[in-house]
Amino acid sequence: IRNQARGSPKGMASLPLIGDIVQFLRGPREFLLDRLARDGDPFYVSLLGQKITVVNSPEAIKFVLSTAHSSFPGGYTKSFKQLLGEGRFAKPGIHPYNRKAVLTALTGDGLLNLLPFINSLAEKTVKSWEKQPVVNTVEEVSKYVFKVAMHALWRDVDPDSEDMELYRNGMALLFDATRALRINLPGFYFHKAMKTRAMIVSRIQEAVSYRRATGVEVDDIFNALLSIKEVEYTDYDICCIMISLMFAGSVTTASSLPFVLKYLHDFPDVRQRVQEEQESIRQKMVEDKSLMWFKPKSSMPYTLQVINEVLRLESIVTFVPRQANKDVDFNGFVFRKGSLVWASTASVQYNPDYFPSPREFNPSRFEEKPKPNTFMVFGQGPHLCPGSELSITESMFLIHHLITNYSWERYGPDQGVDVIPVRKPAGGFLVTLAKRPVS
Ligand code: HEM
Repeated sequence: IRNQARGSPKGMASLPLIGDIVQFLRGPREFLLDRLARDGDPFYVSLLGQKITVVNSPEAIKFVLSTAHSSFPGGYTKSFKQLLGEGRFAKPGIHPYNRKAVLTALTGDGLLNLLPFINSLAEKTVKSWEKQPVVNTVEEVSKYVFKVAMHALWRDVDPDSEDMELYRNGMALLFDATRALRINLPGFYFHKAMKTRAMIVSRIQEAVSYRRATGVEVDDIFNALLSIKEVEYTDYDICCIMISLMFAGSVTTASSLPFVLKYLHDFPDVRQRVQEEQESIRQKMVEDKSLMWFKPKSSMPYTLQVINEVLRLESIVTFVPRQANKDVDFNGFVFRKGSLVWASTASVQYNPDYFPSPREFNPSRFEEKPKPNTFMVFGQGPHLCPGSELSITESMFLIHHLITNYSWERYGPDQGVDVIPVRKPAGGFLVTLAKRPVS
């Protein structure tokens, strides 16, 4: 009570060094939701000796990520930064330029330019599944999503090359190693990841040198970064930024899209409606290959509701980490300088005041627009995900080609969900495909 009176959040640091890590690793989302129910908002958690303030309301999250964002930079772990770009994408001063390069490529006309590639890759991808007796959707979707991201980022890498797989597996290893002991010595997993990182950096470095020396123009984000005149990027800056983009563009949708396929499998009535919607534009997709008519937010309204509901329910990015760079007052509550703050977006997406019966899968809830700042699966404020439209678009095109041509059945028992390092259907969500008669 004394803590509450002083405006401090509740929440006991359990064991001094280990803290809440064991419960956290069993499932970050459920852990945070349980603590919210137990301790109220905001609350503290203690992880490996670090005390973290977790905020859970739309107002507090908006304050941390948007209104007072300059007082809350960073917040990602040392391992995360060291492995995945050293925070150079979001570095103050250069962040707006980096962000503009990405937004130009991934929204508006930039996104339209990517559509023919995405469409044909989606078609080719699902066709290749037909030959497989059992499809590991998690693995296959990961390949698809990575190829799409690389087409936008670093177009020289041939989608069917060994290099593409090398980078994709490399990214998975780097992400996995963010939770390993940060010991860069032979024999440790972190060391293995750092060696992989060094290999990827040297490959990007070679490409930087080549592009700088030849002045070759490629219509990709890599080129857009090299063309920024206002900032003098070192080659190493570019390598770091490219790594963070290769990571951001792949891991997230590679997790959300297999879930969409799983929910469509588990809810036949929803699948039926998506199928009808996709059948209704089948002709248009075939006849108007320019795809200039496509708009991620309106061309497939029910499919969008399904994707949004999966993103809400799975809340792949459970929280967004930040760190206060000074004492910051929010309605009488003080975030102390240096303190770690997690904006728990999943708490809002599971709040029954904003999403009634939050644990139910109900895409139709998105017939109406969610209240402002309640649907934050892509974050909020100046770091709001610039890849959200690409993610939705690539999901839609894969769903289109799959659902208009095939039905799919789970192979073997439901294996539940993996929660670490990111939520995804466990066991790969294996399916068998059957060709559907053209209607
Ligand atoms: C389901 C898919 C995705 C989800 C849930 C997601 C989620 C997020 C979230 C929550 C953030 C905010 C992070 C923060 O504020 O610290 C973010 C940032 C970012 N995302 Fe995504 N993302 C997805 C897909 C993508 C894709 C496909 C790309 C690019 C190809 C991408 C690129 C980025 C980048 C570059 C940032 C950093 C933005 C900045 O700092 O200005 N994301 N994403």
